[in-house]
Amino acid sequence: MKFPKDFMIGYSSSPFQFEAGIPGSEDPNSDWWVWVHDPENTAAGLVSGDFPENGPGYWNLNQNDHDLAEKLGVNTIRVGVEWSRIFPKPTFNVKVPVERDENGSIVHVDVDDKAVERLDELANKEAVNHYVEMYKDWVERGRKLILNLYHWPLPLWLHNPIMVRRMGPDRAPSGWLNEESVVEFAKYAAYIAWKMGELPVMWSTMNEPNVVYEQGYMFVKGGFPPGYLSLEAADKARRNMIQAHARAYDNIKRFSKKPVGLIYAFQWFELLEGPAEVFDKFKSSKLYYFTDIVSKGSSIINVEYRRDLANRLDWLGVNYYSRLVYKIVDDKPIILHGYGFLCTPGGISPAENPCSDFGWEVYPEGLYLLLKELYNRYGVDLIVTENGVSDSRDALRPAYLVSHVYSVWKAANEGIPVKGYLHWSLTDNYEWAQGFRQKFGLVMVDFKTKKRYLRPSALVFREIATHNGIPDELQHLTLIQ
Ligand SMILES: OC[C@@H]1[C@@H](O)[C@H](O)[C@@H](O)c2[nH]c(CCc3ccccc3)c[n+]21
Repeated sequence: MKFPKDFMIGYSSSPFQFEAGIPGSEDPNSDWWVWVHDPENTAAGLVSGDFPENGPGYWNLNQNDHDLAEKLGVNTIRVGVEWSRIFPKPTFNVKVPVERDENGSIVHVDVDDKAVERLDELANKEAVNHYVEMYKDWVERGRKLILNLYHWPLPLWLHNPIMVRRMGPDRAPSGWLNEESVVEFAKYAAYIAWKMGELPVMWSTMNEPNVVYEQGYMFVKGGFPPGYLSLEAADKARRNMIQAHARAYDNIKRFSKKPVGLIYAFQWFELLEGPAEVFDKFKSSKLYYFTDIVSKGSSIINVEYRRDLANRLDWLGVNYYSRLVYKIVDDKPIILHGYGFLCTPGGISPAENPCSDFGWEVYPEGLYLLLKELYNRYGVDLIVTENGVSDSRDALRPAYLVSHVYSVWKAANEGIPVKGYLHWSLTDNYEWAQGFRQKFGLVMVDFKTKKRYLRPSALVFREIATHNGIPDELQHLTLIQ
């Protein structure tokens, strides 16, 4: 089983989870930083009490990890830039023309050469130069880099989650709840494209915007900032993030010719029993809402076409881990516990599939079905930008890896334009509110010594990467019959 010649194979990472670890690499100027250090959050069990400054230390050890990645046959990495490192101070004073439509939506933000020059005066040049150095190190090895601009943390001057929780969003910097974030994000995006445009082969504006507004304002037990339960707030954040993506897309295009996409958290939505048409409507409103709007300009909920939001999806990053299983009762979707993300840590699902340390069911078939459905719906190039398993004993990961790579191969082999598979992740890292307890690395990290140790599945990964597919002698590992 071979992938096409220039198939991208590698891993994804994010600034907040991987960079800090060696003294001097800390970035205390973000909402996530204050959130995980907040004693009340730790006392309430919302966050783990682990700190990112004890992380893998990619900021300083990036060349070692790039060496390791090369050894494992990696040809592509998806990485990020931390907004709060680039602009630790507010950028509000750099004024740019903003156009609104009759409903007050921001339909145009015009960040021109003069504006990026002024932003350059505000930027933290040490951070900018360090990012250029880190990523040049990878690119100069003749390998590919996909650059994502936003992977959850916001600068503190834009979002102070402790103040939001204490005083409410109207009396605190409220991040995505405030539409100024749309303009500031477009300025940040334009600046990075202008400054680092030669590094990536492709851009992504955001990683999983849906997780930011769902975990921040709806499933607040997950320990995401600001932990402020409000459906109205979730809706507002979603609306602003959709506009922020589109305005960033427009402004990246002014400074770079490379494709601009979005990396999104998908699950395979499976119907166990009930009317399919009810389920399809539910799926469209729940899973495809954001991507429908930024590709087709409308969705099942916002039926009126938005020209300023449509056709802003050159490629789609698919983050896939597991499924969600439903049945429809009296026209209402009921989610079934035990399956998918609602499995028990280290348990077995009702379908007899193993579940990870995080309690996520291993369900590789879902990745194939999802890739097929996404291509039929959007018709754009797809890259699996995240897929992995929390598995400290590396007991599930070899079969998990081969089975999901098999699903990607099966889709590609049927003509679906899946251009790459990026594993989550190369090394163990800081898992947000969970801290260091979830182990997603092909490579284990001793967080005291920062030493890296290959888990057996790193060698399985190397066989797949160097073979550019699944070698015959590994096919026995696929869980899919
Ligand atoms: O949980 C593993 C990874 C995170 O470390 C990444 O930062 C994030 O992009 C990411 N997304 C998902 C799937 C969606 C999800 C997010 C948070 C919690 C549960 C599920 C899994 N992961």
